[in-house]
Amino acid sequence: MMEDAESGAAVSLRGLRRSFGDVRAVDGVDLLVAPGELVALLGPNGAGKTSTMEILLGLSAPDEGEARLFGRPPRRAAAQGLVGAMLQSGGFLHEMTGREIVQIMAAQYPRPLKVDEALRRAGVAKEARLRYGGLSGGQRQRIRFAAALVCDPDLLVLDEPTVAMDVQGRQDFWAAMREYATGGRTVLFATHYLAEAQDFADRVVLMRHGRIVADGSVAEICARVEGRTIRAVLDDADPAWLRGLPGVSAASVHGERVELHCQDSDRALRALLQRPARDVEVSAMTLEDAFVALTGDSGPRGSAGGHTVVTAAKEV
Ligand SMILES: Nc1ncnc2c1ncn2[C@@H]1O[C@H](COP(=O)(O)OP(=O)(O)OP(=O)(O)O)[C@@H](O)[C@H]1O
Repeated sequence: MMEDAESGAAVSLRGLRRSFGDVRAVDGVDLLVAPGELVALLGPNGAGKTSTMEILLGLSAPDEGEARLFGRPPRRAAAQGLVGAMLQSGGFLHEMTGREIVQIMAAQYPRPLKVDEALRRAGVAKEARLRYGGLSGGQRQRIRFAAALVCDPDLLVLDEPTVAMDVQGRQDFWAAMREYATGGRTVLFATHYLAEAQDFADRVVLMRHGRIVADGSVAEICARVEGRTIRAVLDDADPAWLRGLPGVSAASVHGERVELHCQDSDRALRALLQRPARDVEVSAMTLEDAFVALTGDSGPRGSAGGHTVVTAAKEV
């Protein structure tokens, strides 16, 4: 059964380990991604996302374990134009135009897209006439996206693809990704923007300390974290009093705004309302709440929800 799933997988990682000195960057990662899946790889800084992606692309060798893309060694899959990648490391010559860069990439593959088509899909047709070195960070990212797309790959691997893009740039990028993904192509992307994972991915893989700690849909990941969140406005909020309320597992106070993580929100709410609380809101766990609880991290900047919660990390 496992073998069948593996032979048909777009990505198959088995028992991957990779250390740098004392640091276990990747510590036993097993992952199967089926063709057509849109997978977000999440985790705090240093969780091992980039190291995992570098191994799966054949850019670095694991100490143990094996990576396969469409049943092939990663480098063979890349040479056949089956996989396009956009990584954080590596750059292009600043003197070349964006168009020249994409042309050079196209020449390396058996069945490339037309260069103009790749530039159009990446939303960078006009700027591609300019020197790469003169482009803004967001425009460079789009040239890199066109370079990843030009081999017309079945799998895209993207490490923080929208970093440095403005709001419009991000929206255009994800629209282009939707166009790419129609027709059953596969995308694996790492991001610190949880809203991007929530909006685009049908599966979320959460990493911490080189290991996968949760894997499922956004709804499934959120359901892993029990309880609800109560938000309210309260004068003279006392964190110690709030933490001691029945049903409350963690509390944070920002000025007069309080946020309570609750195992039993009904009991917590009755206790909270002994005081004149206003603007009370009870909500299910968000992806950010789950991220915090499952990784023990205070959450990335700019992520969905715009708030962080103080809570105990939960080992899984
Ligand atoms: N070439 C290297 N030499 C030494 N240590 C490394 C190297 N590459 C990664 N590491 C270490 O391995 C761990 C995992 O790093 P990695 O870049 O894979 O994490 P990440 O989840 O991608 O983090 P970020 O979100 O910050 O990009 C970190 O502790 C990092 O410092």
